[in-house]
Amino acid sequence: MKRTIILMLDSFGIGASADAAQFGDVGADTFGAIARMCAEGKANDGREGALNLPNLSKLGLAMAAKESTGEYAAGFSDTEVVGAYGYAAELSSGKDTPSGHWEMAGVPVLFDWGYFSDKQNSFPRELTDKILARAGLEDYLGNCHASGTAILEELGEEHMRSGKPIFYTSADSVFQIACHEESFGLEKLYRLCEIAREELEPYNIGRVIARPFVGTKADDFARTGNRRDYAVEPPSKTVLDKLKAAGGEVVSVGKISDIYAHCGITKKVKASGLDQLFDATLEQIKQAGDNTIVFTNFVDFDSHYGHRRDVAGYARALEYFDSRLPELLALLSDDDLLLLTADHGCDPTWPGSDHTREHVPVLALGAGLKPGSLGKRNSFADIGQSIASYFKLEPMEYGESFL
Ligand SMILES: O=P(O)(O)O[C@H]1O[C@H](CO)[C@@H](O)[C@H]1O
Ligand SMILES: [Mn+2]
Ligand SMILES: [Mn+2]
Repeated sequence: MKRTIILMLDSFGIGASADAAQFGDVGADTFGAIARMCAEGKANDGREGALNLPNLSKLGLAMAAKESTGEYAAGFSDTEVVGAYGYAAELSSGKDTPSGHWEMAGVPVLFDWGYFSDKQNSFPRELTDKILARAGLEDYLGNCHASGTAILEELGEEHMRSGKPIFYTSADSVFQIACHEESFGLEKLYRLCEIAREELEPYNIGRVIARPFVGTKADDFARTGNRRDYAVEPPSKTVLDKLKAAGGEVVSVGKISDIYAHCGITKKVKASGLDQLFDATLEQIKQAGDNTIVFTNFVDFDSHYGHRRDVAGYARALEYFDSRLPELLALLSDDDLLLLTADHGCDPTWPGSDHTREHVPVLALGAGLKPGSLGKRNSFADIGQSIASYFKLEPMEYGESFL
């Protein structure tokens, strides 16, 4: 039986890539920085001491990170591994979520996305006028680069009083809309996002993101699991499309389906929070038959901890994830292929709140792979190419298989 399980640890980079200077990210290292802060006793909120990831280490994480940066992350050393491990550089022009995911599935983004690069007054009047007119709204708040939680503290109450949606962006190619789930309404927010998606067509923006939240005042607003991403479609067929076309199953757990604009997906499983995402992944593996990909995005690493620059939170989440890996490994047979990777970095010690341009881990187990190094992979697309080869699909245009 052939099944591929992809665990996408959103934002879990393992060291700045050679082109990091173009992004202002020389020296960024999501895993390394977390390990260092833990080893220094500076990440003891809800956990203690050195970063403890025995199961990820067994899959080759510590070794992959050492190959990426030239040194072991603090608290990690030579480990006996059971899997094949390596690190991959990104070919795509951006360090955003769709680029990382699509490239991993064999389709790097070689064109430039559009960006709203002005930190204030970020959006053209012409654009927002059209969106507001179609939605029957008079005005909006925001119009700037912002951290999604900071902007709720600043403008959430005014939004609730006035009914004006909050529009904001970041260094990514995104147009984000935050609205209160009850006072504004979830369906109304989704409809507003659909309108924005259409009006943004000429701007070449990768994603519109609905950011619903709940709460009553600045200090208790919380974003909910009803986030929705409206991505444009990948520029060509990914390995997911190819497996689907060949009659296979592609199961999306969490926001995977949104990120691929629902292309190449045969089943969508909704879940939010690390624990539920992990539970849902286990459940889908149990149900998965031959010729199936089970693909989960663990978004909390990125949205709850990386962007929030919460080192202890990120460490806690990694340790939790690691502690549950044995349950997942117990469900796999030797023929299955397990892949664990990331889509970009988001070093929680880095200035600002944006992603960081980094190598990502490529940890692979099963399908006849021998334990040991896969070395440097020149594109995340090596994963997609390996999946194509595993399922005996037509080769992808990019990437080199490590199978
Ligand atoms: O600060 P929040 O709202 O989490 O937004 C972050 O999440 C977006 C999608 O990954 C990024 O573009 C960044 O802006
Ligand atoms: Mn991401
Ligand atoms: Mn992000």
